[in-house]
Amino acid sequence: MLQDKDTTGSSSGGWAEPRATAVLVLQDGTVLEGFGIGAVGEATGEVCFNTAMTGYQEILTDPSYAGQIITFTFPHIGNVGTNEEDIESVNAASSSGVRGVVLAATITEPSNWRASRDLDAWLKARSIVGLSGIDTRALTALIRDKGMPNAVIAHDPEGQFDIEALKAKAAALPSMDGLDLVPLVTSAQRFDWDETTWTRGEGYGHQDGAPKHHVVAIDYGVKRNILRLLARAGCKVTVVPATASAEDVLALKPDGVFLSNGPGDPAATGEYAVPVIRKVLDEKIPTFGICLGHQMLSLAVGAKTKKMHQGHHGANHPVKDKTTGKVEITSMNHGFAVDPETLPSNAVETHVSLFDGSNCGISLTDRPAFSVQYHPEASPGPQDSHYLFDRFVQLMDGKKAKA
Ligand SMILES: NC(=O)CC[C@H](N)C(=O)O
Repeated sequence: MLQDKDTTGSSSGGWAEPRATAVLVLQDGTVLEGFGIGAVGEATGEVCFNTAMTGYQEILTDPSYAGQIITFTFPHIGNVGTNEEDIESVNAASSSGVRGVVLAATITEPSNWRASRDLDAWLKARSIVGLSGIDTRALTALIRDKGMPNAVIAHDPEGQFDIEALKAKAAALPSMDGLDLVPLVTSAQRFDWDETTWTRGEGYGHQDGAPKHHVVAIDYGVKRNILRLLARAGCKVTVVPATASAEDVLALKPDGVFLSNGPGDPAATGEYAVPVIRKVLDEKIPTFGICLGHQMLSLAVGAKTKKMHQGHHGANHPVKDKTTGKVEITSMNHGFAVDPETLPSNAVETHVSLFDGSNCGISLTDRPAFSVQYHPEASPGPQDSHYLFDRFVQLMDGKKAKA
């Protein structure tokens, strides 16, 4: 059912049923009709719901969402427009992150001093197909009942849809289970990063003074704010593509290796990433992983990952650090999880989700390596530092002190 007023310019006095200009067709044949926003055309992906109330631009530019369509549970998305700065992907290829977006309310005029473009035009420029005006609460409830469905989202200003063909297309899409999507978003070339965090009136800063440690960040779909926090913590950062070999990484003589977040099934990406990570671990190089990086560090020590029913996507996920007993409200975006039952004896579970008890972090006992499932660089709280980045620096300090 359409839930908004007639915006189609119908001359029938406004009483006619407004024509749908976008549809979301799920793999089970469910058809949701709404108003088209963003790019015109069709996109396919797995539908997940995100519960964050702010940060939609960062979410929509997170390369970890490649191959997915996001439905926001917060109804008013777009009110503060978009700007040129709050983009998380590091390269143009990463604009092919999220494929589609589903909103409850119509996008309003942007109201924010930093806004340079309204969300609708911005979505169009980034080729993201969108739909607004549906009951996103019902869609979220459906995902909670049945798991994340594959779907086709289609936007046509003329409202011409071949629903049967879209149903067939949605039903034929491959499951996210087994998909390696990192090649869609990783950087093609190595590059250096020295941008630090944002301050009002000054924007993003740049590293000043000699960096203390050299970190090689393997880019499976890295987010800018992770790189900024590494730079701010005093690291010279070299970002390498996901296809870099262990020799490429070791030739850079890193004091530490960072394993980034990224899209798709970790087990599929692990096929080429795991051998590289194992060699880095053999060299006893301090290693820190976030999200997909956490899953791949776990795979590298022999643990297994599994697909989740609905995943965790939002900014209010409580996570307990078992080493300190402290609970942190975190930002998350994952549809796979490490099975803690499969962790070997040299991997200790350090963090757990207080929503469902799922694994959210490990630390190795025989190597200077640890990782977390959540996004510390995007979690509520001070945006320019996080204790896990300090922990990584301490590991690198310790390694140097021993040498
Ligand atoms: N944010 C991420 O790195 C996501 C990791 C992985 N693609 C998952 O869905 O679980």
